[in-house]
Amino acid sequence: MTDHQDRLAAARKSIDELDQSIQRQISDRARLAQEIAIIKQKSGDVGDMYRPSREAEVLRRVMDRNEGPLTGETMARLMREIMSACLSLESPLTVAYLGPEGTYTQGAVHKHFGHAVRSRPMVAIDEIFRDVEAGNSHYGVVPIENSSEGVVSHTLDLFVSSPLRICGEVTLPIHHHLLSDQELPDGITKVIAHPQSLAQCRTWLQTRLPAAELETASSNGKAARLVSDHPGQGWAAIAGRPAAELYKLKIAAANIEDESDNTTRFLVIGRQQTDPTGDDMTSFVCSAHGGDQRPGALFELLKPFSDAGVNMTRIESRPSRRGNWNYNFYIDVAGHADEAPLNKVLKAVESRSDLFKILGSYPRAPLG
Ligand SMILES: O=C(O)C(=O)C[C@]1(C(=O)O)C=C[C@@H](O)C=C1
Repeated sequence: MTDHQDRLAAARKSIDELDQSIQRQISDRARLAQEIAIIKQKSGDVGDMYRPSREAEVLRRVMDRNEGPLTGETMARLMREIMSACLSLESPLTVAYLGPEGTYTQGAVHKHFGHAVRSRPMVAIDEIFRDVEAGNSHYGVVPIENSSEGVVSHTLDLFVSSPLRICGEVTLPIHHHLLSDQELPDGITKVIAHPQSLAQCRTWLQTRLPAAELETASSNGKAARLVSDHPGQGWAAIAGRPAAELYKLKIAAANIEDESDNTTRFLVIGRQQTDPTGDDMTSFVCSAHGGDQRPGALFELLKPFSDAGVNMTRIESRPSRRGNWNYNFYIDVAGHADEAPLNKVLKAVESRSDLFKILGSYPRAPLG
């Protein structure tokens, strides 16, 4: 054997030994998760084996102590899958998302929960709410805002009347590809996609395919399925890589989004109230006493935040449907609603509001 072959064989032997030890330790970890499940059952704590706050803490710790050469994010993703597999031993989770398979929302499900969950595709966002409310799925994942297109207002409206709470957030960098049965974009006559995706690729489409007909679909997964069902017609869909693999389409043009840091934020909805983790967000909806046309009404409503120095990261207004020119404000703030100073600030806002509802306190997305 040459020196090169000796060194290769020795390094592989060391890897084999490490793999064996990693595998043994993962099995030990899984046994501990089973033990935790029994402890939860014995204490009558069976409602939810899934603990978003504990998972966020575990993932943050993995990233904090990471010393390379793998990135903290990569390490956390590996741990994400290990935890997902451990949880599936405790109680397999079912998560509803905006289908069909291959949508970005399914990508968000896997990023947040790992691949050991059962994901249930729904045809519309309100069906996701209904599926979780009816108890068919434990959790749901819904898109809430995109960095270039803004808020998904339909999702916001559904929160007002739903008993569900927000128990997590997921951010997903969105890369749009032009998927077709042909290798190149030349000669594409029709592009099908969700309206938000068409909007996010507007400049690319105008420049590269100015003559193509643009058709909307209820999801990018559905658009990809349509294109796959009609080969040889010069049709293309805008969707992500998983949809290309699932529907056996070619990437005729990659990364066609106008903004390269295009990101979508999704919310995890369920019945669970999550514990504080030290890095949390709270979302709530409110409306000003006596309507918001009163001069200074919005300022008065939000003054307790600036008085307490609490950071507001988002405010959206939506027609309240309680008469013309009356608005609900959807607000995200840093902190947990059970902890100071936010608990006091929220009480002060509630006393100034006609409508006030906390939609949930949840760990800030642990994975970037
Ligand atoms: O700590 C728990 O409560 C567990 O059930 C264990 C565990 C894990 O694998 O670390 C599994 C699932 C929960 O969502 C959180 C953590």
